[in-house]
Amino acid sequence: MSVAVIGSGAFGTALAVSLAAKGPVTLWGRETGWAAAGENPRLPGVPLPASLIVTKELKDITAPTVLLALPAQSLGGFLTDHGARLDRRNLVSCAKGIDLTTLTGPSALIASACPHATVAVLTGPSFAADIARGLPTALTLACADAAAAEILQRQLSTASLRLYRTTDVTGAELGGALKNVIAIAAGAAIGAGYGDSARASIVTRGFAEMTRLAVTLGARPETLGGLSGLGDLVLTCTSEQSRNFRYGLALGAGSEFAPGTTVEGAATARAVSRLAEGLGIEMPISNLVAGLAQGSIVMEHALDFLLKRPLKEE
Ligand SMILES: NC(=O)C1=CN([C@@H]2O[C@H](COP(=O)(O)OP(=O)(O)OC[C@H]3O[C@@H](n4cnc5c(N)ncnc54)[C@H](O)[C@@H]3O)[C@@H](O)[C@H]2O)C=CC1
Ligand SMILES: O=C(CO)COP(=O)(O)O
Repeated sequence: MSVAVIGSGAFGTALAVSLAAKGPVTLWGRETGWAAAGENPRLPGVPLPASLIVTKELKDITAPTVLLALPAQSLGGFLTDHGARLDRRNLVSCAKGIDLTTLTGPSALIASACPHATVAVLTGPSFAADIARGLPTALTLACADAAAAEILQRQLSTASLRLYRTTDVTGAELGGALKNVIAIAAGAAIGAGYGDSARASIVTRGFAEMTRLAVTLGARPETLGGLSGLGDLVLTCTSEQSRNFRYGLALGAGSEFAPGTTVEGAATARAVSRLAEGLGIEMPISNLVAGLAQGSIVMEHALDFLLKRPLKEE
């Protein structure tokens, strides 16, 4: 069974390169001029294999399994325009965020635009550059249909990419979205010079609030403790390869951050704040990140925002 990837950014290209080792892969992007050079500038140093076809024509996307690797805030618009063309296939969401318009994850956007598709989520700790270079990586493949999950697990695993499967789509998807928000907070703590102990508190209390929201929305708590939650949280809060962490570093240090960089946690923090307010759930770190990202809270007041909260049981 052949595979296609929609979205020729760093992650879509990395997945396409990795899967092309097993057979032909078609990669769709809205700009493909770079392909003639044999390398995507978003993934420098990674040659495109011969079994990878790059196209900007959606009619070329005929594979029964399609990975959607667009940023979460772009996915809804893309599906409104093109969802009908993708229906009745296996559609695997690779985006890590919560849509600000609908306050839902990418899998719900896909299910709504493509009602006859089998919807799955591919998530977990993985930098695009690592996957593309064939470094060993373990991810979670989530699909509510257990039989389809097994088929997709086999289809999308490679010699270096080991997929675990689960039927908990909500838990897997929310873990990947929420960890980006906490990674911004962890980066801000380091950028402001608060130190590694402060970062460890943010990771731990951040994991608690991730779990609180996800379980309220129907996730299984053990999913949050797996690759898609804790695994990705640890990676993203400790590595400067992470754009969310680097954005946090810049916020904390009061320095410039490259405009146009995909930082999913900024919009997702705002979505989380709105969701949590509606559900009556406390999400202090996510609220702080939403405030910092919007400029309604300044870094000088960020510590007070967390430390002056009433003392409570852990
Ligand atoms: N880069 C990484 O290491 C990883 C990224 N992800 C997730 O993958 C998703 C995509 O991230 P990246 O590929 O890294 O971002 P990127 O910034 O490298 O690329 C985004 C791509 O999406 C395209 N795009 C944006 N809006 C579009 C639209 N409306 N229609 C068509 N194309 C559009 C851009 O042209 C660009 O090619 C994000 O949700 C991210 O969290 C997940 C795991 C690892
Ligand atoms: O999701 C990722 C790693 O698993 C990539 O993180 P960033 O989007 O912060 O770069």
